[in-house]
Amino acid sequence: MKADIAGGARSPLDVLRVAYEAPEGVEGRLRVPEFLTSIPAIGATKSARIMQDLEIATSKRLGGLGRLQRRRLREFVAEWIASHGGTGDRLVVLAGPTAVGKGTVAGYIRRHHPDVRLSVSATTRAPRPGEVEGEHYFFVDDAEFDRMVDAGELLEWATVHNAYRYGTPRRAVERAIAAGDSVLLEIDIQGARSVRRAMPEATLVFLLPPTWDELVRRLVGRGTESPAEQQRRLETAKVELAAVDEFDHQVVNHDVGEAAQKVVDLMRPRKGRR
Ligand SMILES: Nc1ncnc2c1ncn2[C@@H]1O[C@H](COP(=O)(O)OP(=O)(O)OP(=O)(O)O)[C@@H](O)[C@H]1O
Ligand SMILES: Nc1nc2c(ncn2[C@@H]2O[C@H](COP(=O)(O)O)[C@@H](O)[C@H]2O)c(=O)[nH]1
Repeated sequence: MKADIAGGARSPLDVLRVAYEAPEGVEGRLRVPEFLTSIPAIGATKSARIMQDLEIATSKRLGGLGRLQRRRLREFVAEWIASHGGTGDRLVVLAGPTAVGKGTVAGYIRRHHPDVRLSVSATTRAPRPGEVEGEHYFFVDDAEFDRMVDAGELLEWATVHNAYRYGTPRRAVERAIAAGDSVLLEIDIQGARSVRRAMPEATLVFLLPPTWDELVRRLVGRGTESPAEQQRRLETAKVELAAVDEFDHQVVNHDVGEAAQKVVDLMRPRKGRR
């Protein structure tokens, strides 16, 4: 969870200034990783990478940094704020293994947080009963999907579960961000990696099951896959769970409402509406 240090009322640069002026004060005693992860869109993974780049040990406190380290950290933070323009917490990717509850959590957010825009993906799979064109997916055939890929209309796309292709329409995401809205992408792990490459400022959230057995129970209990397909997905899930450290934040899906709230908390409020 983000500490209310830099992401709250005070800017990260203010926190640094106070810490450097008063090394014995609250800010000065703050460890650098805690400070970095308090900045919206910087999670534990990004923080570790940044500290490595800045050559600062993880045990260091803000007040205990040497002169050069202070300057490097300050310059980094100033650049981060300038270059990310605050979009990182407005583009949030929710990914995780099969049946962990991504769709359920995203659906909860759709119903309870109308200020968050959910990206509507294109897919080559057929609609399931109750699914609405343009609301759950844009259902397209292979030729149309090929056209979208060739025309560069997709921010990312992937063949999911070795079956159908799914992709995120680029324009809707870019427009929403430009309009100051928060956008949530509920996509698979390959897609999350592609978004990271295309938009490194995006915030990546990994949804975890409470336990492996619970994941199996959810997949089997959902009853939408054959036993053979369930087995195949569980093999993939083992590999996917190992990707958790690539993500900025991890949210355990014990309870749908609580997990949804944690995801929404990572997103910047839409102008004046939350
Ligand atoms: N917190 C929860 N507690 C109990 N059951 C849950 C919870 N979240 C989701 N489920 C159930 O787990 C099953 C899988 O959820 P869901 O279909 O949302 O997963 P998913 O991650 O979108 O899966 P996939 O990637 O395979 O499409 C569903 O039956 C859903 O009702
Ligand atoms: N890489 C992408 N993955 C996506 C996208 N939209 C959905 N998905 C993922 O596909 C699976 C299966 O979804 P389902 O609705 O057929 O059950 C699930 O893991 C989604 O997260 C996308 O645009 N890109």
